[in-house]
Amino acid sequence: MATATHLCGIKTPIYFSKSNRLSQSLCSPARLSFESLTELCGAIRIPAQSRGRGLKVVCDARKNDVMVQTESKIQGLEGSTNKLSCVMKFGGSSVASADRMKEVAELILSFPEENPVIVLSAMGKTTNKLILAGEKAASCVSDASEIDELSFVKELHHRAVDELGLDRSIITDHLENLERLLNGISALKELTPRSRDYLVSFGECMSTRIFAAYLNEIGVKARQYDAFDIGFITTDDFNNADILEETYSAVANRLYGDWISDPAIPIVTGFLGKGLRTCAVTTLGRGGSDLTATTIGKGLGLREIQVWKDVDGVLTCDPNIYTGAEPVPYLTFDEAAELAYFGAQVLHPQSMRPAREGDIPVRVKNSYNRNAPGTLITKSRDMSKAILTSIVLKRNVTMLDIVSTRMLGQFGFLAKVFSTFEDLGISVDVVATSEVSISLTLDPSKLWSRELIQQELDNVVEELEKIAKVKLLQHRSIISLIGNVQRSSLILEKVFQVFRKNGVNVQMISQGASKVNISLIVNDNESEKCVRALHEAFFESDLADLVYENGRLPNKC
Ligand SMILES: Nc1ncnc2c1ncn2[C@@H]1O[C@H](COP(=O)(O)OP(=O)(O)O)[C@@H](O)[C@H]1O
Ligand SMILES: N[C@@H](CC(=O)OP(=O)(O)O)C(=O)O
Repeated sequence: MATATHLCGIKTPIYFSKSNRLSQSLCSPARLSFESLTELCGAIRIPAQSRGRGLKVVCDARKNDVMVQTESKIQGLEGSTNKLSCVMKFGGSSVASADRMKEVAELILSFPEENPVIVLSAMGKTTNKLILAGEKAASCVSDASEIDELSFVKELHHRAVDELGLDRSIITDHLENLERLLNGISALKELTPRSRDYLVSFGECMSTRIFAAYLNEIGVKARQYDAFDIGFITTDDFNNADILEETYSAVANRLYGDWISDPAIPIVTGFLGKGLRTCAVTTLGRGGSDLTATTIGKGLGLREIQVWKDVDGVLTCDPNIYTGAEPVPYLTFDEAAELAYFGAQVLHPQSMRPAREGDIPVRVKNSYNRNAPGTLITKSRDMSKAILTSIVLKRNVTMLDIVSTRMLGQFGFLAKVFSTFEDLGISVDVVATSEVSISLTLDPSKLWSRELIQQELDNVVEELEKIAKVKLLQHRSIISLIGNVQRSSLILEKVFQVFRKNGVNVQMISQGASKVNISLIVNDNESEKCVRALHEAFFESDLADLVYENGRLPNKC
């Protein structure tokens, strides 16, 4: 036993089969012959009935422990019927470097009982760098090789490949095509939404190739997939495409088909799809890999969807605004969706939809602190004692006060206002109405470019001024209180106490029909102060005892 533990070093499975020879190293999962096993690890007691069959040995140096499983337990990887069990999505922060990729590989292998589908985002800040590179190419740069962001992306990926001991050829074609694309953009001096999607897709295409190659290198069979090649069919809304229904069965057929004929851990690009009509690469909106993960979870009917981030789960507020933010142990799909929609960067706004439809639990975990329990998101939870779950801030929001100048009646007036937004393709976030007036906030999050927002605003005002007086109020923030709206009196009583104490006036208030959200509009320059004060009042005072009555999540993954 000591021999095997010593040889393996970390908790990681080693696969044995009758015929394979001893592989290069025992520091990682390896396939060994039965003879080699007995020779090397003489101290391991191998069950007599296992002799001559495939064996899997899991060694845990920290526990000085070895576990032997026979072939029937490892059918999934040894060519038979074990089902894919869960999806594990790792965001850019989790795979930002070679070291991080090694840790993620170790993390995946520390769940030897799982047969996961892995979804990866681009390494670190690659997506931002690629967008900047595209914008530079479309402006003044004449030769892509002069673009710093391209050099950064090349350097980052080459370093990762070198440090993981892989061959640079696995990403050579992609880096060459990327440079060619940037030169094309530079020649045209135009970066369209379609070319931007193709441009950023290089990030996920490279991170997944590197990670799959690394797993194969350490003896864990993995297979890389580009989502746009395996059935992720989307609308043709470049930069913010929606997944279409046919995706679920197409992806399930492809991943299960391959798994059954030749089992290997699937490593899938997050964020990407293929437009139904154009057949061009599309993206699912910033942070869209979460949606890739939940789509796979629903399509394959998996047991659980895990999204691994750099925080201990969904927190009581954005930790960049208040460092005292605490993990939220349980959420419902509705709460999580509302929280994401109203600006919590931690989850993609559409990502809860497939999970809710498939009723598949989503666990938000920290890849830097894997023992933290994280947040478990399910269809329902005990709300009887819940008050407030999380505070979300959406900054730089535009608010419109629209007062009817014609006697259209409330129905006609509202219909006209909303048809204007529909015609212009603009989403509305928060709404409050009276007989002849309406106040609402516009949702800028779908747009990647600031100029477009101004142009669209001008169009909105021009259209609405045909039927109403319009006041455009910019630099506002929406503070969304996600919680139990059944207890809104208690929540609002506290909110107004806090606001009065801080001299802040609420400019609009709306209680969402979802029953989990109250939204308040304040000036941008007062909003962070409000979030901190509200956090203190709800989570760090006597009320906190009530807020936390639901208890903590047990430390279990
Ligand atoms: N309520 C919140 N809970 C947790 N994280 C939040 C919240 N609001 C904002 N964040 C930010 O979201 C980040 C995680 O989301 P994201 O960067 O998309 O993760 P990843 O790239 O790993 O998928 C955190 O680092 C944190 O700064
Ligand atoms: N790389 C894409 C998609 C994504 O989901 O990233 P992350 O998981 O790092 O938020 C983005 O930056 O938007």
